Amino acid sequence: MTKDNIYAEQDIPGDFQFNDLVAEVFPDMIQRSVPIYNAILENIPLLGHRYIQDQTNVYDLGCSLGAMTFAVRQSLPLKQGEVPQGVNFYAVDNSEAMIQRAKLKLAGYQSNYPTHFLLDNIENVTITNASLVIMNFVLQFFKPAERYAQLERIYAGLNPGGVLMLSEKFINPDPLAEEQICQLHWDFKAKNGYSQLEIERKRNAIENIMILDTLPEHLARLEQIGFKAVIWQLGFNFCSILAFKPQA
Ligand SMILES: Nc1ncnc2c1ncn2[C@@H]1O[C@H](C[S@+](CC[C@H]([NH3+])C(=O)[O-])CC(=O)[O-])[C@@H](O)[C@H]1O
Ligand SMILES: O=C(O)C(=O)Cc1ccccc1
Repeated sequence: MTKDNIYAEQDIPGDFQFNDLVAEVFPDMIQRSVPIYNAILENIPLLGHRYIQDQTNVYDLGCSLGAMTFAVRQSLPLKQGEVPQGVNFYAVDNSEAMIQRAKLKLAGYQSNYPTHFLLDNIENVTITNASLVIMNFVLQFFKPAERYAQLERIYAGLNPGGVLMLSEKFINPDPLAEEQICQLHWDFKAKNGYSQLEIERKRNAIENIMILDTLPEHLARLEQIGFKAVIWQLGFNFCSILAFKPQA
């Protein structure tokens, strides 16, 4: 795994971008930056086994290198039997650098399940006949005014009994609590080998493009759309929510 040194030697002016430089170091960057990332990756196979149904689609929206798609897919064994049949995986990202690398990785694996890596904006992808939709740390990059409509579209594309996994960094409504948890998150990054300068530069690069919601805002919006939501992973200012579309 290539080490993330992007902000170590130099500052990169402008907003953070998911370019070649970032794609190259992404697995290291995300693990060292997002406290719950490994817990999600390790436990996501539990969801696949429980929720993926025969003849349905699985979506990974904002898939980056496809880590979540590969983890779910590999957890459904190659042998026929108790495993779901006729499942198609669609993994979408609008970063060419990410999708190129994901496709290379895909070519190295064998699977019963057709898997399609799509270079596109999530907004352009039709979501239909879905049993599982994964959207990990991506909604935070959408304009706040667009978030409701995207989640509504996912709800409409899910089959009854299907589930959305929505993972996000969130902000706390109380400024003092927010300050404390941010400090702790920066300590977490420092513990993982990032210098104060790297932390500061990255913080500046993402501050204009990641407008965060509070946890109550996330839950209320999902419930308003019709989902039944529960938090299944929480660490520092990062959470992962399972949002169920009830049986009709
Ligand atoms: N509108 C959009 N359309 C398509 N892709 C987008 C859009 N906006 C952002 N992206 C893509 O969303 C990804 C966000 S990273 C997701 C990690 C992954 N889910 C993981 O579980 O490993 C999270 C992070 O780095 O904080 C990037 O690859 C963007 O190109
Ligand atoms: O690095 C951070 O502080 C984050 O909040 C998460 C993150 C991880 C990777 C790209 C952009 C943001």
